[in-house]
Amino acid sequence: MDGVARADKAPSTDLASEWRPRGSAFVPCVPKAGEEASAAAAEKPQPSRVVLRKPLVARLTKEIVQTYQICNPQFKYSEDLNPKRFLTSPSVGVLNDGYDNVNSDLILTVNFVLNHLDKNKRYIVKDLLGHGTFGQVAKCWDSDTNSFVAVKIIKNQPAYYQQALVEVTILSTLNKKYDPEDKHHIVRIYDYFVHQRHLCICFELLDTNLYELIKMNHFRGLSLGIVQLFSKQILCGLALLKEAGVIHCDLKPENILLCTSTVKPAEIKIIDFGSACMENRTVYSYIQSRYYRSPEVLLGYQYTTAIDMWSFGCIVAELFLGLPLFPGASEFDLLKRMIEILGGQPPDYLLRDAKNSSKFFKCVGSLQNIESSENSKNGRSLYQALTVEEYEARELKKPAIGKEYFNHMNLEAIVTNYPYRKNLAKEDIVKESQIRLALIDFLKGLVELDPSKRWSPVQASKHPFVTGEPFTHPYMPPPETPQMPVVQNIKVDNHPGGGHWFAAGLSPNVQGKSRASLYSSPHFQMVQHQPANSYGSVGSHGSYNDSIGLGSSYGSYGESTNMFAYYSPIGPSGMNMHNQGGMSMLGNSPDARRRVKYPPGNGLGISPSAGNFAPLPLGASPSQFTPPSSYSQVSVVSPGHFGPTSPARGTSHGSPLGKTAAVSQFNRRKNWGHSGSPQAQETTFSSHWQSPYPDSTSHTEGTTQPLGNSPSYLQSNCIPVNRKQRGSGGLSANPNISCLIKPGANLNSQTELVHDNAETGISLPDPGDWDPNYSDELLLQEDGSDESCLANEFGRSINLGSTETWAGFGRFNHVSSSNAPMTMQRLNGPNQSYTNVEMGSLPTHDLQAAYVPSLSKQFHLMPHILHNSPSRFGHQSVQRYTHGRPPQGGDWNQIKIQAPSGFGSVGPRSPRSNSFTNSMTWGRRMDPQVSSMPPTSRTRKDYARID
Ligand SMILES: Nc1ncnc2c1ncn2[C@@H]1O[C@H](COP(=O)(O)OP(=O)(O)OP(=O)(O)O)[C@@H](O)[C@H]1O
Repeated sequence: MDGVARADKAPSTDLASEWRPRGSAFVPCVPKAGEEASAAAAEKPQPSRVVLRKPLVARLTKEIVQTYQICNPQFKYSEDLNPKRFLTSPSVGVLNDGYDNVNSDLILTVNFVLNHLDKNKRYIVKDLLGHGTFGQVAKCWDSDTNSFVAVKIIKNQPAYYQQALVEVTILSTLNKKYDPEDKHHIVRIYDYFVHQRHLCICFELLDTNLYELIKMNHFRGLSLGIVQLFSKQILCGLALLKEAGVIHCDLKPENILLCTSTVKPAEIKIIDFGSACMENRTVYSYIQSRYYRSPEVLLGYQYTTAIDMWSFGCIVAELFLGLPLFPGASEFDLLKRMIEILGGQPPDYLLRDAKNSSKFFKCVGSLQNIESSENSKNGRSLYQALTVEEYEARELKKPAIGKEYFNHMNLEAIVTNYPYRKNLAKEDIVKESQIRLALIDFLKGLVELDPSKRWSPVQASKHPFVTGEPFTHPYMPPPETPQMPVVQNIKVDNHPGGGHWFAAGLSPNVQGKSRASLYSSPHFQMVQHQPANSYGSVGSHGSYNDSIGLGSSYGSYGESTNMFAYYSPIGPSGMNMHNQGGMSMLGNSPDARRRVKYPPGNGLGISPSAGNFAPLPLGASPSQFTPPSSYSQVSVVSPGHFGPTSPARGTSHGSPLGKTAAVSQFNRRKNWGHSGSPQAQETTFSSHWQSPYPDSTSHTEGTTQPLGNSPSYLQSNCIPVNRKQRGSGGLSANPNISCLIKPGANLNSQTELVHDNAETGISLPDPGDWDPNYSDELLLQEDGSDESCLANEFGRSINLGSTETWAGFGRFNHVSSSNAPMTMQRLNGPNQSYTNVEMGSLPTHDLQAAYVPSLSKQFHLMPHILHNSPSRFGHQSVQRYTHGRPPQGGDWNQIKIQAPSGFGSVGPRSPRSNSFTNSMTWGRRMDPQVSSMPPTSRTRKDYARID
């Protein structure tokens, strides 16, 4: 040991003795002789010079300007010299002094600045988010709020401009008045202004839409947990719309967007209120995207918020199936699919009164029976759907029939047999099969062919599929207080000058917004008008006008101090009003069929819709649209699409411009080209109604004397449709989405959400095969040449008499709506107050807190979420797609689920038996849409509880 120790120690001693610092290395520098001159300088420590060179890539990219300046000290950076990156296509400026392309779209480039002059605000365009019928949606930087927003830049055409104002009006009212706390999954509107004759609407920035989400998931359905979560949120939005009396009219997966929040990845919002209208002022009959079009709209019957519930049902089914439930290639195909899949047909009362019934149905009862509805009382319909051959014989053209994507042709079988995801444990399959039964029952209440029996949002929101309660027996919705439309709907074909807007009961006076600059648009002109007790002249609409060829005229509408004029190339006012206060506004049509008397004294805000032209509290319950007093009389000349004298007879689709595509979005909404009906009759009745809401703003009673006519079985010709672009311009890289669709992704750190890996080699359906092809863009383009003819007629500054400031545009600056009927609002939502300045900032909710409870409550609905298993689908069921590939069903867990006895039978879904009365006329109903539940004749079984 000693030897070892010594041996260890010896070398170190040697080393220590060997190594010493060299004196020269650490010796202070002493100036030598002759260096004194620099001694003073040497006393100061010399800074060491370190040259840090940035990487070449940095010097050539983010520091390129400095690099240029090193090369050439004279170099000065100027943004103008940057090459432009165009976002709009085509990018050639041919209209509006070169600002607009041939489609009347503003030509956008990256860093293009949209100026809101009034507020001295700049929105810097950064990217294009999507585009649709109305224009482009750009992602913009709002430097005031340091946040991104989405700005919808409306095409520079009067009709688009004005219809977009409807969107502004409805949405701002929904936000401000009905959902100040942003709890109802409706997109927030922040601002709007005009830039280079384009109306720009600024929204909160959202993410990918649900169509894109399904597409990213390879058209496989989403997990039931997600379907349920989304359903709940959409219902929350729809409940708000119903409360406000607003019909969205274009609900589809593309118009439901994920929120950008990373905290709450599964929050969605409803967008695109550009087609929306008030329930009591339904204007267009050609609405909704085809796959999501309700039977009553398809058949040309009066419609209500129930049409959104139909669309919602289609969306829920599509979220689950990954493919549309009714991918009709034509309206005939659509109806055929509805009948097959749902195992029934629209009720006789609807078929009797709908104007397009004869296009799709033949009558198999005697005339007497039809009048007395005798057969239908016996449970057998008086109408039978046409076969393809019969349709062809009648319409002289073959109906387009699309592919069948499902092996089964009824709802129960489609849902029940939809492939389960691979590797699912048997007990999970059993669990999911039970949830599927709840889903089937849920869907049946939504895609109910009888609109009077279709569930309302509140009713649907209490369904076990949504609440997560165990599903034990078919759901019986609680009765709902009926809400009666107050005033008569006015039907309008197309109105390039704004008739649709007025007819929709909308005032341009968005509450509280200074609109002077907005109406500097050439699309408007105002003339001064003496205040009167009652006034209003709605004119110059082809639909109402019998005087084709009489030249142009101006229509007008008024407020208490101003009269707004718009130009119509058609002729004198076709719809006019008498003011019993002494001002005659009678038009010159020989075909006045309706006369509504306005009582003297309080006729403010008279509109053709027996509503008002006065600034309307849009989005309010119908009661708010009560005419100031009970009676109104309007002379409606040639009620548009029904009347034999409608100019629509000679032109395509009623366009007052005599063109098919006077304004494209209206063609989308309305495609009739039928001749007038000699059967249009005047029907007058009174209805007594009561708002179900207790608050003072919406609770009003009144008696209305509505207008109505009942066109019988008018033929309708669809505009040939062109392909419509779906979704946004590109896929988002938002991590939220991957969370939704990637295996293993978690929601709220505890639930795995969706799906399996894409299986390679599977033949997927070409989305083009089943795109809802109604549309628009091409039709509008046809009208490009006309766009300026109206615009030129309008003058500049219009004072709309706005008095308030736009204080309410913020998201949370109002007290919560006290009468919201929904109980499923998010929990723990913060009550924030935003000022105008804050409007642009993005929502910052306590998202986790809001979601966890709702999710945890429904865990039994999400077996695969709970069990953290990869997905419902190991493979896509190739057999559903007919692309020549053999079925690969062998990979799937196919189990047969036995429904509880009586569950799947096609029978009355609900004991509610209320239907419209026989005397009901088009656009009007006498009875409430939903009544309390009378006793059912059907014995209900007590189904065993499913755990
Ligand atoms: N707030 C938003 N945030 C992010 N993207 C948006 C937003 N609003 C719209 N978009 C994108 O722009 C697309 C078109 O928007 P929108 O549906 O409002 O336009 P539109 O012209 O009314 O379309 P449509 O032809 O369906 O009527 C949407 O599908 C969506 O992808």
